[in-house]
Amino acid sequence: MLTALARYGDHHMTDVLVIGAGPAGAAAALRSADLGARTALVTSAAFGGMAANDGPVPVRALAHAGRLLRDARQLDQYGITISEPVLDYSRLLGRVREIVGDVRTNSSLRRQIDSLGVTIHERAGVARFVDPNSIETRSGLRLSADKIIICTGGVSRRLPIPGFELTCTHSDAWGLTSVPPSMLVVGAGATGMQVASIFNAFGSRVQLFEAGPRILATEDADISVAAAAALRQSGIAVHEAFGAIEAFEKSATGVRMIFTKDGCRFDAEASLVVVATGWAAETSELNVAAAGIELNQRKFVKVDEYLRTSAPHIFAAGDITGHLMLVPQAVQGGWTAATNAVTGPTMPLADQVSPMGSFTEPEYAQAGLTEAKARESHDIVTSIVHFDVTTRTLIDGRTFGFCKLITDRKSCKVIGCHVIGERAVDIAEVAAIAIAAGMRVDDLAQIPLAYPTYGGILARAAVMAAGQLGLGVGWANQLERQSGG
Ligand SMILES: Cc1cc2nc3c(=O)[nH]c(=O)nc-3n(C[C@H](O)[C@H](O)[C@H](O)COP(=O)(O)OP(=O)(O)OC[C@H]3O[C@@H](n4cnc5c(N)ncnc54)[C@H](O)[C@@H]3O)c2cc1C
Ligand SMILES: NC(=O)c1ccc[n+]([C@@H]2O[C@H](COP(=O)([O-])OP(=O)(O)OC[C@H]3O[C@@H](n4cnc5c(N)ncnc54)[C@H](O)[C@@H]3O)[C@@H](O)[C@H]2O)c1
Repeated sequence: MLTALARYGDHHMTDVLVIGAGPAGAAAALRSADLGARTALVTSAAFGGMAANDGPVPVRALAHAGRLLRDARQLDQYGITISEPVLDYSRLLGRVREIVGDVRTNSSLRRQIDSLGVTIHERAGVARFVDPNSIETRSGLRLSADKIIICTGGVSRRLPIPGFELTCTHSDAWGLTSVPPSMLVVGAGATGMQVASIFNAFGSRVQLFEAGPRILATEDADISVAAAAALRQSGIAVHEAFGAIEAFEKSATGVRMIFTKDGCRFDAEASLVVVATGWAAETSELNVAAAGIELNQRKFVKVDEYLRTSAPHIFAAGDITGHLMLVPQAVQGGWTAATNAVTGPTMPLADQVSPMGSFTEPEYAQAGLTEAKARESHDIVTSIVHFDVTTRTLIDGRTFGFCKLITDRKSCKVIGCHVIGERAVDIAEVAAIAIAAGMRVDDLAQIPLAYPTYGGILARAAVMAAGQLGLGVGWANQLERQSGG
């Protein structure tokens, strides 16, 4: 460290510099300071990153509004009469800002980071490497460190298509003054599905265009099929394998998308086009070449199992690495990278069950292997419980959906769970705990989960699987007869 201090003279020199204050960067700074390293955190925008300011927190606040509209329409079914709900989009955005502020104010991560004495340079402008140990931000701040951890996240992927500048991303939702009458959503992964579902609930006429053969391609195939059917049922026009986009152009009422399929030309038009065709690493501004950092084939920062880049003193974590792009994984990555940066590369990134899902309409979620993946390496049984026969869903009037449990025939362990419908994420998370614990399906079946609950649906799927495997589940057999859940 002394050598480095001498080398960098008067400008800010520290042990560890973390670039980017999203979940990965915040976790990295906290861990680094906790291990006793003098730590600085620099970020171009506000603390919390995309996660707190532009991604999960505000988008889920919009989704919650969509859910409230849906629930309001159900009131009549339960004998409650109100007039048709009307959305005031500007007021909703005010509420979203309030929520983002509340989440930020209550961030325990920020409090801990502050209490450990991390120097935070917030809204410092975009940082770029000027040499392997130094960065300079657009605001002119220059910082140097012995070790650097890159946590700069990603950006919505841009398509090299004429007229692309006429399109929007999910981030443009914050600048709208009203709900657009119509919308084309291009790309049906988690982001596209959220945008389509939310704005459909708000009253836009939505068309969803997916280049691949099915929407939600990383979900179990049965979930994709059920989700597409549900979206269509709710009024969204879903176009899978729609062809290739040729151009976007201005139209009288908004934007026209021109696309081709099988040699024929088609077009679709809406007041707004939202493109959600993937999340890419933003490395062009960082000038990674100046630090000797290589990118992988997908153009994300290349890291080894210790999250070390090709420059041994520089680590990376979160979306910038192209690993599973979710908040818990970003936090885990930041923590691991900082541990290795401070104590030496000894801790490989843990491979864990990663439950994931989305608060869309319908909600969907997964934990563990999809059926197709499981079949590649296991002899499996699948058990499916449909929501139109389970007690809690009947009570709540939410009878669309199913829970599919995948069990390894040899070990009788639960290895996958896929759910679509009300509280899908909550159900899959219980399954994730069972998978992480290496639990046998007959043991899962016999846990007396509360009745009538959504978690109980999982127990019922476990009873069914145990039956298929010829395993006794004692008292729990009654669950099958009692519409468990
Ligand atoms: C619409 C949407 C919804 C999502 N919903 C969920 C969800 O419900 N659950 C979930 O788990 N995940 C969700 N995700 C994914 C999740 O938000 C990301 O995986 C997570 O934010 C990644 O964290 P990160 O720290 O790597 O990057 P980010 O959160 O993107 O933070 C990166 C930070 O680096 C800063 N930065 C960038 N470049 C520079 C630079 N050159 N110099 C200085 N600072 C820089 C940025 O300003 C930002 O503060 C969602 C993503 C999207 C797009
Ligand atoms: N859990 C959540 O709620 C949530 C929400 C949003 C994003 N995320 C995470 O962020 C990451 C990025 O998600 P995403 O949805 O932005 O990207 P994605 O890569 O998951 O999905 C992009 C979709 O666009 C399609 N596509 C690609 N090129 C296309 C083209 N030219 N025309 C039409 N379709 C095209 C792809 O086939 C794919 O289905 C994911 O890892 C996801 O887990 C999570």
